[in-house]
Amino acid sequence: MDALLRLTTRFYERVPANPTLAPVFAHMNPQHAQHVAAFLAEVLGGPETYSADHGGHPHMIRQHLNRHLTQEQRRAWLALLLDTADELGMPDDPEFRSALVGYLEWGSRLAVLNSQDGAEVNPDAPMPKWGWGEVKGPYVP
Ligand code: HEM
Repeated sequence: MDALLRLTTRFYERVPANPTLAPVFAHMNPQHAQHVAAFLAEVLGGPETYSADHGGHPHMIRQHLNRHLTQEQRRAWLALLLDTADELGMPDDPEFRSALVGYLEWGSRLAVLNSQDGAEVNPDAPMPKWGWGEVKGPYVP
């Protein structure tokens, strides 16, 4: 959780200098970095705080409704997040990074889909759980 909070905090510090992302997050809730870190931690197998205290997956999906996010914004979001992970020297073992990229690629596409007209929220949607990379541990060739 601490590492993911460092990641999201630094990410949202960098957002205002990014011309594609700055307008998207111009009116962000001050707790946003904390909430996104809690969400990512739970998906990646950490504490289930987001489900317990912040409304779980349906609540997260609702935050994206009617925002009309674009693929350009999604790509900028993903690129800045991965760049920030490198900047902070987060673990770069293939297993962790493939799990991180895999979930972020999936989740950010879901965010775009759920931000378009007509998207509906399933109030019973479970929290997705992301495995630690397809190889499931250090890969020894
Ligand atoms: C894996 C992908 C994503 C995850 C896990 C995620 C997670 C979240 C969460 C947990 C919230 C609610 C924060 C809260 O409860 O206060 C949220 C809100 C939001 N998300 Fe996402 N998000 C993702 C992708 C994206 C993308 C790609 C964009 C735009 C490029 C985006 C834009 C926003 C915006 C604008 C809000 C509302 C911010 C606010 O007013 O506080 N999200 N997101």
